[in-house]
Amino acid sequence: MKILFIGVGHMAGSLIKGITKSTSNKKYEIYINNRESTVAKAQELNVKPLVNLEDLQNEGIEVIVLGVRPAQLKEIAIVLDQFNLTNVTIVSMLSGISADKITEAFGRHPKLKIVRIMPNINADITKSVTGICANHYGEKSIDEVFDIFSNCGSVEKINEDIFSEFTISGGCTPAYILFFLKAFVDAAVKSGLEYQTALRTIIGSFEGTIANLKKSSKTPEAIIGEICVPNGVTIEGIKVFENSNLEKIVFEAFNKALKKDKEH
Ligand SMILES: NC(=O)C1=CN([C@@H]2O[C@H](COP(=O)(O)OP(=O)(O)OC[C@H]3O[C@@H](n4cnc5c(N)ncnc54)[C@H](O)[C@@H]3O)[C@@H](O)[C@H]2O)C=CC1
Ligand SMILES: O=C(O)[C@@H]1CCC=N1
Repeated sequence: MKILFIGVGHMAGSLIKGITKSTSNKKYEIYINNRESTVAKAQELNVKPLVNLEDLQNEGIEVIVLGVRPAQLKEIAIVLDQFNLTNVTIVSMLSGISADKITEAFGRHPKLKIVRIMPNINADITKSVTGICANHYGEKSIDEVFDIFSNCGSVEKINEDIFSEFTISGGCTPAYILFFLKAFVDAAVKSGLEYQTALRTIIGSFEGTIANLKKSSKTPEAIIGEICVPNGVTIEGIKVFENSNLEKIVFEAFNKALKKDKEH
């Protein structure tokens, strides 16, 4: 299957690395087109450059993955709309852009097959959690697109009406988790720990805790209770989180991002 990625920045680059890492059977032939440095990026990722989009038909591209930012959808759609896309599936990773809006941008293709995905930046190490949904015409293609992105981690079929909620939970949380992790590293360094020691220790703590939670049947609250020894030290920090209403802050952050996604 021939797949063309248009717009190869952080996210598409991560997905391509995940796919090429996992599919040793060469099931997919991957092409890329980027606004700049298409050939150099293709070499770096070990895929094929498609410098002129006019060649997409001659090359027999079956799936086009849009990896540009949402603001660039219109300029890409105008270019692609010139070609016959009847047998092509358009896959969009653009946050906040509904399948209907994508169809609208491609004015000449009212029956465009559209599959939306929402991956995260961990795709290159095959640890993305990717949401997927399709419009009516894209329903027949959803399973093949599901298979492509299964090479980057787990994939979940999600109704489009809750795609924004999935976006914040799966797409944005890596940044929020790292923000939290960094705050701990900064606190440890300010208290006197050497930076590399602090980073290694806190990453190790995150890794171990997540692995423990995944294999255990206990809830996060139950494990917190086991760590907080009565009259011990951990509870003092928990009290600060509770008194500062950390849960409310997280809720607000989630909903602010959600609102922005729904506003597109
Ligand atoms: N960064 C992330 O963690 C995630 C991003 N996404 C989505 O992925 C998309 C891309 O995000 P990033 O990779 O972070 O952005 P980015 O800015 O790193 O990459 C965008 C790429 O598109 C290229 N580009 C722009 N206009 C173009 C055009 N007309 N033709 C060809 N290439 C063009 C740019 O040169 C750049 O390499 C966004 O729509 C975003 O919503 C989705 C999930 C997670
Ligand atoms: O910040 C963004 O808009 C993208 C979507 C999900 C993660 N990054």
